[in-house]
Amino acid sequence: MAILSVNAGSSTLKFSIHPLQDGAVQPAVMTGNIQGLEPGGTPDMRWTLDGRTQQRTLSAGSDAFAAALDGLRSLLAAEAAVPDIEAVAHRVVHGGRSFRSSVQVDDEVLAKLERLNSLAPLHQPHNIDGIRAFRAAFPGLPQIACFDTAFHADLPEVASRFALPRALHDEGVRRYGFHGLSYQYIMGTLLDRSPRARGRVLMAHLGNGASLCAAHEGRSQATTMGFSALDGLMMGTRSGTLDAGVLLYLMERGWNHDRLQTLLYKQSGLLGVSGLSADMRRLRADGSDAAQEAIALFTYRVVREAGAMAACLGGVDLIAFSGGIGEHDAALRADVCAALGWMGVQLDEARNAQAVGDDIVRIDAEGSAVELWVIPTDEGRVAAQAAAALLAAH
Ligand SMILES: Nc1ncnc2c1ncn2[C@@H]1O[C@H](COP(=O)(O)OP(=O)(O)O)[C@@H](O)[C@H]1O
Ligand SMILES: CC(=O)OP(=O)(O)O
Ligand SMILES: [Mg+2]
Repeated sequence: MAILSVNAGSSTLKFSIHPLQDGAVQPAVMTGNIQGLEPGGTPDMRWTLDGRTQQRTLSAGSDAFAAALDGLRSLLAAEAAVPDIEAVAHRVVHGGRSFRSSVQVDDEVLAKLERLNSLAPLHQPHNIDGIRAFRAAFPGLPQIACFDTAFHADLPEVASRFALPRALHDEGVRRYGFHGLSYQYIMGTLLDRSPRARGRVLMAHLGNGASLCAAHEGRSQATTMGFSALDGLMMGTRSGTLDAGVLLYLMERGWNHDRLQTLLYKQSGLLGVSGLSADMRRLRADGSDAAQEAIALFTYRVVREAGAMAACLGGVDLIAFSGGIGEHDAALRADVCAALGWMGVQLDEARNAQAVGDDIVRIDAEGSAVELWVIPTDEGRVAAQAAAALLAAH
């Protein structure tokens, strides 16, 4: 038996299949993604099984998502190496106040999740569409929602409160934090490898969305994302932390909600500053001043927030880099580590250059006061683990 993990985004659906052995979730036997799910798009499915990557273009019809699910269903049926699926684990970005841990989805749960759509407009509606579609396509299989917010559910009160009137906090306007499936994976991986992982740990998830998490004794103590996935670091297309006065200024000039939402979620970050691309690889390859400026700002914001996280922890014993940029971009890691030299960080340049996202690599130089790791994250595996634990408990 196995668990199918799903991460449904705006235009892509990532999936992985994790066998269960004596109740324990194993690394994925198959990983894949389907791109081109935006309205009018042509779904394109790529998957890797037994080290071999294959591709299939799916006939779109009117509903790209339905076509994608059909494609996935026939793929699972056709591939003899794929074990039977027992449940589907969905990454859901926002659990709000209602969900502090994973939950089996029914109509009532779906309704509660839908009410959180506006808190994560780039993610939540697609996560929910994904659950609905899988419920219809795989009737009878338990669908389990696994939350990005769950890892931060026990954030200290002071770290979760905004300096706003109490009534708003009580209504749920507070810091939730995200990328929790990734942080849980990174934390678990570190705890298996380093005694320091129990200490003061700074984790950096730097992908399209980016955030930092400060943990102590394996638990989240502070994180840069907040009420929504807009706060904190600069991202591919999101601004990160922004003086709220800018919003008041734009509203005074007539900007409405939808225009502001598009600005903050889709037109800012690396894309907005470079005027070129949200993709770090493209910016690295491009020599223009604007691209350099975007990368410099991204780096600066990581360094600045890392300082804040270090202060919250009272020092740092270990730093872990993850996410597409954190795993692959050795230059970014080198620049961040150089700027954090004041806290005793010393990078081993050669080992840093060797870390390109395929393996767990330790990259600190001998004598560094801080351990440095690159950990390729696996959100799908954590979701599968959460789903397996929930099934076992029932
Ligand atoms: N070799 C690389 N060098 C620099 N950046 C990279 C490299 N590979 C991937 N990235 C960057 O990682 C980012 C995507 O991160 P990822 O975690 O895969 O995204 P998502 O949040 O969609 O899962 C993009 O900015 C991409 O350019
Ligand atoms: C929460 C979030 O930003 O997720 P992603 O990195 O997948 O965009
Ligand atoms: Mg991501």
